[in-house]
Amino acid sequence: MTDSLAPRRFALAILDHVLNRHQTLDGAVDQALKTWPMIGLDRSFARVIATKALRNLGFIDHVLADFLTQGVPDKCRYADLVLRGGLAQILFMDVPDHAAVDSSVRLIAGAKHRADRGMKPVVNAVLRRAVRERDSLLAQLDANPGLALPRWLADRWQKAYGAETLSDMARVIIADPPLDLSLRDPHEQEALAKALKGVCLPTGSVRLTKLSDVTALEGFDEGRLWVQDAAASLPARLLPEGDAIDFCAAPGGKSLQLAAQGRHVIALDRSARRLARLRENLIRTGLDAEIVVSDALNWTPKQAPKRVLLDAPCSATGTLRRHPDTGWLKSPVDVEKLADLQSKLLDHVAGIMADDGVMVYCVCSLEPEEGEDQVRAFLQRRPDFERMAITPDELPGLDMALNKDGDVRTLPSHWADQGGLDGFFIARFRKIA
Ligand SMILES: C[S@@+](CC[C@H](N)C(=O)[O-])C[C@H]1O[C@@H](n2cnc3c(N)ncnc32)[C@H](O)[C@@H]1O
Repeated sequence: MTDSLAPRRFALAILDHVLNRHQTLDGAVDQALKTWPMIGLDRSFARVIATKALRNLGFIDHVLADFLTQGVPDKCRYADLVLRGGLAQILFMDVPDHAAVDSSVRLIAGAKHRADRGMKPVVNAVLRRAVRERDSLLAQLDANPGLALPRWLADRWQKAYGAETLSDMARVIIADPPLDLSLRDPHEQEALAKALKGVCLPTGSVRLTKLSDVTALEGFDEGRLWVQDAAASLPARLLPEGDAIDFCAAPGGKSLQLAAQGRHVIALDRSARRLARLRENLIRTGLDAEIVVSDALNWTPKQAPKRVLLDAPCSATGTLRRHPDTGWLKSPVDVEKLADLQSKLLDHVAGIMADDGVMVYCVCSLEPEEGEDQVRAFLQRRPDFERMAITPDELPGLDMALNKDGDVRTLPSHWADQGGLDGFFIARFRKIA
């Protein structure tokens, strides 16, 4: 690293774009790059600070509220960012304490606005106190990891899953997630796991706990693997064999799986930009799929489909550990709007399917409105569909994810001792002839 302030300043710019300008973490990095070109280790370090801050923001703000009973004045937006970034380094990163404190003090001393500059003694005092009290603060978080989460999600999950499961889920969500790989040829699982020093998961993925640049992995250039959380790889495994339409396909992990199973696949999505990533992956893996850019709600295939995957747009709260910005950008209103879109998509797809056709519906959401409630309402609206219960033998090692109706509800706390899982809901239906 060159100048120790530069990556930290960049990290605060990322946080500013996410928290104050409502941009995604990736979008925020792109925006920050427009002001400060940043490459290599500096850029990775900045991204880690921003990611750790977002992943633990609920707890960081809890500490700030405790240390500063009057709070940070509204006009001191930069001081707020400096404090949050500094606490992330002190509490959640392996950064020397003096470097975290001194750099934060230097950043606030050089702030553009006078009010922020006036916060220099406060920043200094708060961060020094956090260094002194780190052990007791981390013990507090360990006893109640849900404190790190956005309040609205913690409240909802406590209601849906109970206080104990909320804590178990939060513990996984605030940890660094593993990297899961799906394989073009399932027979290669053991050999690739050995070569990559990973572990074989019972559902077919290879899991790496030591994070690395995926493009540098053995087998990547030859297209033998792609990144996909183990939970995200389940829906495509649950669709009976035959040609398939993937209705919300981009960026395409599930279409790749379906194509690798030897099916003819139509991969449809309304986003041409996101489908471009599927095109790249098809070229890299040597797999084939017919790509259609269209709004699913306005598209009808020439022949009524018999096999359909509907991985509907959703709040994505099940992927919070990989996308810690999600919980701070979305709200219950988004869940409501997305649940409405999901029911429209379900109805449209149900309306064009062939008799005896099978649909797998899934969402990477932990919200019952997008999963259990959605499916209950669908089956009430559409008596011409019946649930095709998913069975334990289809989900090796994941009996705990099967609910009494035969739907799948994965939680981040499943396989917690191996790094957890993204939260998914999956149901399967058959159109009754
Ligand atoms: C959960 S993501 C799909 C992930 C994908 N199945 C995979 O495995 O990589 C949802 C997708 O739905 C697409 N989408 C949202 N509304 C749509 C619509 N009305 N018609 C078609 N695609 C839509 C989004 O562009 C997004 O790519």
